[in-house]
Amino acid sequence: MIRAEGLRKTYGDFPAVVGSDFAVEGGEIFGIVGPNGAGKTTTLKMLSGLVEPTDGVAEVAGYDAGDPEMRRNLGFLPEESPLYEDMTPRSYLRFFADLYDVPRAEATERTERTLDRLELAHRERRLGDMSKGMKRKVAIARSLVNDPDLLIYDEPASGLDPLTTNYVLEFTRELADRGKTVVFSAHNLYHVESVCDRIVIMNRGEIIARGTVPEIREEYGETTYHVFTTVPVEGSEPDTSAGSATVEAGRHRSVVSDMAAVDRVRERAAADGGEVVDIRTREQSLEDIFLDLASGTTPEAGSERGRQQTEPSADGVRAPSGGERPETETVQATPEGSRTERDGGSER
Ligand SMILES: Nc1ncnc2c1ncn2[C@@H]1O[C@H](COP(=O)(O)OP(=O)(O)OP(=O)(O)O)[C@@H](O)[C@H]1O
Repeated sequence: MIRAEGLRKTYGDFPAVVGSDFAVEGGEIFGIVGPNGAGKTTTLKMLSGLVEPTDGVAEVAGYDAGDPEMRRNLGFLPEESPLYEDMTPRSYLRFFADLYDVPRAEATERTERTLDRLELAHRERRLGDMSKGMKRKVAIARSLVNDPDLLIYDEPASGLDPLTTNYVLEFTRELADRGKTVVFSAHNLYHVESVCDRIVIMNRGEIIARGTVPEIREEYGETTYHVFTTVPVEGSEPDTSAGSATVEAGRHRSVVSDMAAVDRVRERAAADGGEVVDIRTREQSLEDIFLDLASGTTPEAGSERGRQQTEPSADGVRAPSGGERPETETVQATPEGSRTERDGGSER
């Protein structure tokens, strides 16, 4: 559906997008993620034909981005969507349907159906008197008046409360399920993770990672094993959660990067008369991977050449990191057996 090759935009001397290559398949939800100023909006505008690329190719459904034929089949949602404050949702959407020459009956039917799906109440209220969430829903409905195959949404959930955000994201998923192609930008990785089929992460105008969320996790994320022992072993530190209602006091934690190192911790603990009482697998959250990539701490991030593990000591034991980071999955392997838990981000 979309092909971007060597897509580049400079404003004066400033390189906003330095040469992007990606493709988006029909029916896919494709996320462009990055910090402020990464080049997301510029990329979306180039795909929509609103900004002329300095160089490279932006092709949509076989047309050059910006070709009138392509624009007829596009719904664009800008990051800020000022609406005509004195209009009502109905009159506003009818106005845009007329601009697209959608027959009146068809426009009314489509508009009402979309507003039903978006659960927009107060359809005769002045837009100027509506909440931000309601206005965003109307803007989304506007992007659909011409029933386009391609939707390009710039930060669709920006500034919305969690409930409305979920609503908008679910709606986006629904659109893709109905065969539409959706490209959207976001800051919040949780949104991207829950909705997108594939993502690219941009920083300073450059794509620094790409793939499905599991692929990005696999390539750039780091898995560590937290081994809890009854005696200290070299490199371990007292378990700060020990002594709580659920965790016995006096435990020590070693953080290692592979199972061989786990075995070494086990052997050392046994040599000192102790034992391993708990092992937890911790995967970096997408948010952390993103922060590492964006801040350049993930080696070779800028060139998409993959990651390099934080260097463990010779025996694979690392000092536990000071701050606990949220994680996505915890596998507990106690001496009695093992179990896998989804814990939504905190250690148990
Ligand atoms: N019309 C313009 N003239 C000059 N510089 C611009 C223009 N539009 C964008 N830029 C610059 O290009 C860079 C990328 O901007 P862009 O809006 O694409 O980033 P973004 O990732 O969408 O950021 P945000 O998340 O803050 O919306 C920024 O440094 C921005 O200041």
